[in-house]
Amino acid sequence: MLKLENVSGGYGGEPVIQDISFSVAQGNFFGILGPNGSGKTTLLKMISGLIPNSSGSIQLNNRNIDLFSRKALAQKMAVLPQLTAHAFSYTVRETVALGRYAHHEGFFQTWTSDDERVLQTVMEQTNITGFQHQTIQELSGGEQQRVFLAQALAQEPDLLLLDEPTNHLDLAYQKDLLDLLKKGTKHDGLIVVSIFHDLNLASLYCDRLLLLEKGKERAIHSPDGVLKEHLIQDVYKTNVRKYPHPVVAKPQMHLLPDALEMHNKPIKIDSSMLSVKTDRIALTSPIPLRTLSSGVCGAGIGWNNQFVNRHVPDDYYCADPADEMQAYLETNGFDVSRTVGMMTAVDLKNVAHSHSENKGVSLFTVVTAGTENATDSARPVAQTLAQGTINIWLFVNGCLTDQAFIQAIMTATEAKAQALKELDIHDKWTGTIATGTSTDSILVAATQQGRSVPYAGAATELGQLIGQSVFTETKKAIINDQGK
Ligand SMILES: Nc1ncnc2c1ncn2[C@@H]1O[C@H](COP(=O)(O)OP(=O)(O)OP(=O)(O)O)[C@@H](O)[C@H]1O
Repeated sequence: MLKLENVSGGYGGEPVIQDISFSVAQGNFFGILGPNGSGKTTLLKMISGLIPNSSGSIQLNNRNIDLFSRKALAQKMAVLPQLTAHAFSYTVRETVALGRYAHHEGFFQTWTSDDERVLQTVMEQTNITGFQHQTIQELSGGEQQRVFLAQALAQEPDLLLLDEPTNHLDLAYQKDLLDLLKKGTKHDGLIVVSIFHDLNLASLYCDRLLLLEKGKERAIHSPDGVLKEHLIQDVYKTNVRKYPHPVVAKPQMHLLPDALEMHNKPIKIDSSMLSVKTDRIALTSPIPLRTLSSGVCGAGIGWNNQFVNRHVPDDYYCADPADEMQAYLETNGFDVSRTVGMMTAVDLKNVAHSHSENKGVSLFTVVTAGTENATDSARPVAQTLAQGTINIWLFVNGCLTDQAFIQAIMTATEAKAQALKELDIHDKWTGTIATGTSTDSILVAATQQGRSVPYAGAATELGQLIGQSVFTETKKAIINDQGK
C-alpha cells in the first residue's frame, strides 16, 4: 500500500505540491492528471524519494519512504522517468540487467539463474529480445522506452512509478505497455502510479485518478468521477465533450476543435438533393450529417453524407447482407465509410417525400413502404419473411441533442403505427392491426447547424413535423405500393 498524507514540497521557496493525500492499495492502477506545470512530475519525484517532501508523510507498506535505504527502496519501487537523451552506450541487455542490481548483495555478485530468468521474461514481455545486443543509442525513442520499462520490471518492484509511459510509443505499443502494466496489477498485485497526458488512456486503464491543478488536488475519484466536462474544461481551459467508450464502460473525452469544418456554409437538405432511380434512391449531402440509423450499412451513431435505399428482388437472400451491400455501394461509387445503406423490395417509384418547416426547424421526410410483411409487434409470432419493408429517412435542418435523436425515432415509430392503423393494415398471422413490418429501417440525419433542438417528442416543434410527415408520407407510400 502506498499512502500519502498531507504531502507538500518542491524545490525550495513556495511549495509546488500542496497538501496532497491519497492511498493506492496493492493491485491498483492510479493515474495522475493535470495541465503542464501542475506538479505531476514533482509529486512523482517526491514519491520516489528523489526530492524530499517539506511536510506530510509518504509511506510504502506502512513504512516512511525516507526510512528505507536506497537499495531497500529499489527492491520495492521502480521508476520509469520521462525519456531523455542517454549519453552512455550500454547494450539493451546490459541496460535491462542493471535492474537486477537492486537484488544483488554487492556490485560484483555473480549473475544467478534467477536473474537470467527474470531478464528473459521482462525482455519478452516488452518485446525487446530481438535487439538485446544493440546499444541503446541505436534504438528509436519508442524502443528505448520499452528497454527502460524492462529495466524497471527487472527490479520486480511492489510499486512502479511512471512518467508518461506511452510517450514515443506507437498505438499498438501504447496498448501493449498498458495491458502489460494492468496485468501486473491484477496478477502480481503490482501498484502502478502513472502520469498521463492522454485522458482517454488514463480512463481506460486506471482504477482511480488524481487531477492536479497548480499543485493542489482538484479531484480524486474513479475515471467517471474525474472526467467530467465542466471539471476538465475548467482545469485545462479547453472545450471538451464526454462520451462513453463504444465497447468498455469508461468515459472518453473529445476535444472540440475550432476547425473550419465546424463553421460550414449553412445548408438545407431537401428534395433537390434526392435522386430516384429504379435500382436505388440516393441522397448526397454537401456536408457530413450526424446520423442515427438502423441501416444495413452505417448503422448506429455516425457522420455520413450519402444515403442509399437500394431496390433488391423479392427473393433476395444473402448470408451476409452487410457485406453484399458494401460491395454494391463500392461498385456504384459510394464511399462506404460515409454512407448509410438500406434495402427494400418495393418499387422505388412509389416513394413518398415531403419538406416541412416549423419555427426555424425544417424536415425532409422520405418513405418507401411495403406491407406484405406487416406485423403487430405487441403479438410477435415466428413467421416466414415475405417482401415488404417500411424505410423512413428523416433529414433535420437543425442541431439535435442525443435526446432529440432518440425522441425523433420514437415519434416517427408511433406515427408510422398510426398510419398502418388508419389504413387498416393487419398482421396476417395474428389478425390484429399491424404496427410496422419485421424488417423496417429508420434514419435520422441532422445538419447540426442552425437552431438548436433539444427535444423531439410529439409536443415539440420538430416532434410535430416528424409526427405529421411520417404519418402522411407512410400512408402515401403504402397506398402507392398497394396500387402498383
Ligand atoms: N528543478 C526544478 N527547480 C525549480 N522548479 C521546478 C523544477 N522542476 C519543475 N519546477 C517547477 O515546478 C512546477 C511543476 O513542474 P512539474 O514538472 O512538476 O509539472 P508537470 O505537471 O509534471 O508538468 P508537465 O506536464 O509539463 O510535465 C513548474 O512550475 C516548474 O517550473
